[in-house]
Amino acid sequence: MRSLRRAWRIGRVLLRYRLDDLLDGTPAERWLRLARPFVPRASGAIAAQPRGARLRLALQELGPIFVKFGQILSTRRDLMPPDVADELSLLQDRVAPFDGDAARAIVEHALGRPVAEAFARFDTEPLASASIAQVHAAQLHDGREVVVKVLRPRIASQIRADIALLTALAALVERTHPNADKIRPRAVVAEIENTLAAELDLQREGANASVLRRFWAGSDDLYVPEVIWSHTTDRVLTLERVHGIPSDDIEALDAAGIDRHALAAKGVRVFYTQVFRDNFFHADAHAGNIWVDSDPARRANPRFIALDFGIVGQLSDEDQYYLAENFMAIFNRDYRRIAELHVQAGWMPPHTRIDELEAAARAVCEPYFTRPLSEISLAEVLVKLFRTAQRYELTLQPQLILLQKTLLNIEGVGRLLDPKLDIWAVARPVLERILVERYSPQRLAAEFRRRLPELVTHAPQMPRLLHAWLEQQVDGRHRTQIVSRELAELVRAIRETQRRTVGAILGTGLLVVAAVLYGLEAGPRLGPAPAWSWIAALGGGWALLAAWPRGRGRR
Ligand SMILES: Nc1ncnc2c1ncn2[C@@H]1O[C@H](COP(=O)(O)OP(=O)(O)OP(=O)(O)O)[C@@H](O)[C@H]1O
Repeated sequence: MRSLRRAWRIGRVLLRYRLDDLLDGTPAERWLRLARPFVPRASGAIAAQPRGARLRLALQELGPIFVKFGQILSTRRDLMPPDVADELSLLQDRVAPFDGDAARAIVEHALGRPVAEAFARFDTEPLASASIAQVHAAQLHDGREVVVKVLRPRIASQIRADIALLTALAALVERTHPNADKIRPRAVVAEIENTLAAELDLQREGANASVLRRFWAGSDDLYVPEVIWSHTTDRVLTLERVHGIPSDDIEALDAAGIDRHALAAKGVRVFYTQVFRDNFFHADAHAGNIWVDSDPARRANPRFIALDFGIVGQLSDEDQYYLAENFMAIFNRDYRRIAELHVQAGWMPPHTRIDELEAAARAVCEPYFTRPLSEISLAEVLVKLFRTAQRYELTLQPQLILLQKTLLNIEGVGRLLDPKLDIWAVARPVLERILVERYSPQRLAAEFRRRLPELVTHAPQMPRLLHAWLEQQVDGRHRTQIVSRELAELVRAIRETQRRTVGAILGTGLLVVAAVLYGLEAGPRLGPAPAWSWIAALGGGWALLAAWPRGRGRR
């Protein structure tokens, strides 16, 4: 009953914002037309807005989970038309805070001790409040300032209910929408469910922060706050409190005298290092989650601070390698290589025609190169390339989509900080250096050394394993010989059966022909048989004799 009410509410909101237009031309249109008289329509001002803006407003009205849904959709530029994706990316995840006392109760329950025992101070008024969690400032008993991220009450069950509805809606769209195979609505909802599930587990977010912090320990480029594990569970995350300026607050950055030019180039470097050195990248890198350290001592050599570690990306070894090579091929405008790499990486089916894909890649990329390199967005080229490849059945792994989205964000932040930022000039040497280091003999030797203990552990078992393997091979060949003998027998038996069947049919047929000829020629008087009748009868007799079982066939 509750989900019916919720479905009705969603339907009403969608109709009110005239989003039923999006379903015009599909079978759903008929049903929506029936429901229209019962729903007040949007004001003229809203109706005049473009479809993307109407969708954004409707999602905002539907609440936090739909806002999250819209934000995730905005990153799927491979699925969304650009106008809709641009609008959805404006969705703000700021929602009314929940009661601070409720937050205290959740913290007490999660940590298993009173708030006063766990913290010297806990601010009931939240610092920030988003759709899934809200953040409170606090102080530990040792004097350290921290922030405590607390999951919203009942958020998990709300998400479950809304996801169930979205799944039902996706199934409907999949059945009715003409472009369902391209949009793959159910796969999109499944991806959203995964992302939300990851964000619902704060212990996991804490673990992500810890790993990232380890990779960037002592760095002048990126700082990651420390996780206070003694005050962290799956519903409560306690982090060292940091102070900084959001990277899109240009006025504040200028007022603090920060060298934006140096900062912008650092952003691009940090991204490539995360992806290709560490294979562990912060994948929710919008300006609100990337701050700039406001410490005055760091003005000339500013560094970023990362926040919000709910979503991180990792590529498989193969994807990482092929992606790096793909970037290099884009830098070199080597379209043949781009096409080959897409197929070798397994992103495209092996039967793809390389020359066709090469021509398509050239058609997509060449127009970009008429502009100065400093104006070109590498992320955009990548999006266009993947889109083109999708026409040839590209199956993009979610991790690659995440990467593409992160690159878009990073370039966006970089260009905001320094509109003249030449992304290619910064990115190319960084990537080259990382690749040289990654595949250098020293690195390969180090990798071998790392695996040495594993090899040494297994070494004593090697002779026995080798012996067992050889034995299996010999036994296998022996068994193969037996099997081949049996197969030969079977083939002989089939041939024999065929011979007898053909003989029997032919023999009987010829005897019938002989009898008919004899009947026709000799007539009712039954005189001597005509020559043709004799020939047919003899042939029939021979065929029957040939079909007679002989030798082993008689058994
Ligand atoms: N370590 C920290 N130190 C200081 N402030 C913090 C810290 N962590 C988070 N905050 C504040 O809390 C806000 C929300 O934090 P966070 O982004 O982790 O939460 P969220 O629920 O995932 O929000 P969103 O979905 O908007 O990204 C941040 O924008 C920042 O203002």
